[in-house]
Amino acid sequence: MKEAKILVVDDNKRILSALDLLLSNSCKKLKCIATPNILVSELKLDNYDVVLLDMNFKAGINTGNEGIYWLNQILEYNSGISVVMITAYGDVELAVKAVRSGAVDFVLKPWENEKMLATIQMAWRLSHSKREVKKLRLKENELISEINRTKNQLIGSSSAWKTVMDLVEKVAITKANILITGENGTGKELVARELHRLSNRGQKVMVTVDMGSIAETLFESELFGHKKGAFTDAHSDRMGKIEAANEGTLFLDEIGNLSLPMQAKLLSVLQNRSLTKLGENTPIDVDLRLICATNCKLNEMVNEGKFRQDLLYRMNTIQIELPPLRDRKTDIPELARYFTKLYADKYNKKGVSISSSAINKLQNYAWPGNIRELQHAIEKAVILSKNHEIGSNDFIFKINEFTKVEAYGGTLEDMEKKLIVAAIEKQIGNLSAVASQLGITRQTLYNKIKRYGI
Ligand SMILES: Nc1ncnc2c1ncn2[C@@H]1O[C@H](COP(=O)(O)OP(=O)(O)OP(=O)(O)O)[C@@H](O)[C@H]1O
Repeated sequence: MKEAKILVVDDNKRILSALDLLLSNSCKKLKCIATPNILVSELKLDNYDVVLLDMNFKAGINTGNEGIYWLNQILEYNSGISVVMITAYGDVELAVKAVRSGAVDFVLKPWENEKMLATIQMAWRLSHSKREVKKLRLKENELISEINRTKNQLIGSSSAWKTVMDLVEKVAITKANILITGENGTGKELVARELHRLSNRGQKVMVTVDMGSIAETLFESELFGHKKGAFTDAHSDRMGKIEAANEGTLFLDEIGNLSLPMQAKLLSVLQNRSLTKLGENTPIDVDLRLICATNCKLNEMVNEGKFRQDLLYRMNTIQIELPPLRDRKTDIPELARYFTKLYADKYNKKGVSISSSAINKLQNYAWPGNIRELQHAIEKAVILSKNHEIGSNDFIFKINEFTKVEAYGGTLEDMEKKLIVAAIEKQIGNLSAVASQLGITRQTLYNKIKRYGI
């Protein structure tokens, strides 16, 4: 309470001096005024936390209505101020009316000093927490608009890409849950961000959870949150990602990695629109828009008993299939120029451009790692380039059966497996280098190694 700024408004001089005596040494600022007419102008001069307000000002009129009138004036000016009413009459009805109108408490005259101090202390704490909450809300809004400010650059004008973007625009504003499918690096996360940005939740947060990078043992607490003491390492309460996405969008990337028990829990959240934290019994309501992404064939996983069909139905009201880069080769020139400029700016190599022969070479490569692989290849070329123009020799591709798609007759999965094996051999088992070469994250690489039994 040493930090509190308190304003006392009472037309009884004896009351003012008694409160002055009681409070002046226990708070940061104390101001006593004898008329409420200057109340609001006084509030404008400082950030008061607590106002002690008499309920009756006019001699002879003690209906308390004048006190309630001034209470409303204070709250209209700043609803974060805690108002404690002082009344000489033990009129509970009147006090209740004041509390219903927004006062935090009331004190009857004559008061006990201990009780008065305890009431003011509580009122100060309340106003302090209201301010903190307001500050955090403003900060949250600021952070969200900062995240949303950078409109994602979704490059592409091929007909395959336009079909995707038309669908994105159509479904973004609906409440439908969406499943985005496509190979690694085709832009699933970027499309999810665009769906969120264009939705009516765009001003709220989109929380992303990469199911491929969370250890199985941490899934539950990561998604659902936990109460302190729920398990050995739960040293404090934790909000789960699902709750954090409340009123916004929850993006579950690599959803194919969700274990069956977790699938059951997620399904229950979607059906009941509520979740229960680990170590708690009471469910919390949540209002979510769910977007999931995967490069797995979920239908096959359903047939194999690895994925729940009822969850799949809930998730894929709308499915958006992203084309691999080799099916939208006409977008490569635009993407290549975009990434060249991006990295030329980033690495302070202004003016570096990419030649048409280089672009031609890029268009003849199969890009198993899709846009991410193209992006990394150009980043590397920009960093290493000695000239103002990146030429075709700045890109070295091993044209073999794995990369030259036209020459390969196997399934996509066979091709992916062989590519991974070839990359592991080339990088002599250095998995970070393998992930970087293939344009995927290390976690995705681990998942694939496990899946293909390499
Ligand atoms: N249309 C596009 N225009 C510009 N950049 C793109 C486009 N699509 C994807 N990218 C870039 O390619 C990279 C990979 O995209 P993203 O992470 O969205 O792919 P993903 O399909 O989610 O990959 P993964 O399956 O590995 O998680 C990102 O750096 C992204 O910015």
